[in-house]
Amino acid sequence: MTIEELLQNVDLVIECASQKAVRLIVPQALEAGCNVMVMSVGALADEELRERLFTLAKQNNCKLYFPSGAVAGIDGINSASAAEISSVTLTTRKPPMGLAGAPHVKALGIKLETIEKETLLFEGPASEAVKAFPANVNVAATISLAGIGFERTKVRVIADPALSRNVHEITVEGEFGKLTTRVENLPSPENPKTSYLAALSAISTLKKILSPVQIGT
Ligand SMILES: NC(=O)C1=CN([C@@H]2O[C@H](COP(=O)(O)OP(=O)(O)OC[C@H]3O[C@@H](n4cnc5c(N)ncnc54)[C@H](O)[C@@H]3O)[C@@H](O)[C@H]2O)C=CC1
Ligand SMILES: O=C([O-])CC(=O)C(=O)O
Repeated sequence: MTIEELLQNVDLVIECASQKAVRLIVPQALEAGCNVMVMSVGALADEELRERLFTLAKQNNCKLYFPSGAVAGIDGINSASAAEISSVTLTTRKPPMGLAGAPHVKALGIKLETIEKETLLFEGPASEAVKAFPANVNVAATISLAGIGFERTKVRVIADPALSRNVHEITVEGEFGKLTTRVENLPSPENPKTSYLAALSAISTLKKILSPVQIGT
């Protein structure tokens, strides 16, 4: 089938390809009346695209789903955002080769294979982090959407050769108090850049969509 034909025959489109694919497919899917689950959430750092997708979803009465992906704590951030949140920080640690191919690594000529100790590669707002590491910190975009946006959400990316897991730590402070989560993710069997939990979160979101019982925010 062509994409156009496909979109006439499905209820839900699951994007699990790339940020580029989000721009290409998601507007078209929403215009065709499909609900859409987005995994390459980093694409939504682009304000114009974000507004367009949210407007299209509303106009076409569709749902846009952003699973928690490779992190824990989106439920808490959702709840916290019903009141004032003062700060959100994500610290991502990965084995150096899990960051291979990232535009930031290429632009700075960072030699990942020679990193011998924990090294801070990036510190800045989520808006820049998702462009610098499009295949590594989509979670920063999900956190931004749930919390205080792409400019106020701070991100640190650390390469650590002592690690065999992808580690994401989130700290949130606000009127509710303080929240800290830390996940030590095993990489996906087929792709070390991606944590297994991210794939599981897509499955869990599918189950949540279908279930009459909704648990967690
Ligand atoms: N939200 C989150 O927490 C997480 C998001 N991700 C993101 O989810 C996406 C999928 O992750 P993986 O399965 O590990 O990636 P992957 O690289 O293993 O697989 C992506 C597949 O999509 C295909 N693809 C890419 N662009 C395409 C296009 N325009 N049209 C058709 N096919 C296309 C590729 O050829 C590849 O087969 C990635 O963008 C990744 O960065 C990954 C982990 C966590
Ligand atoms: O899977 C992970 O650990 C996180 C990831 O790649 C992403 O957010 O893009």
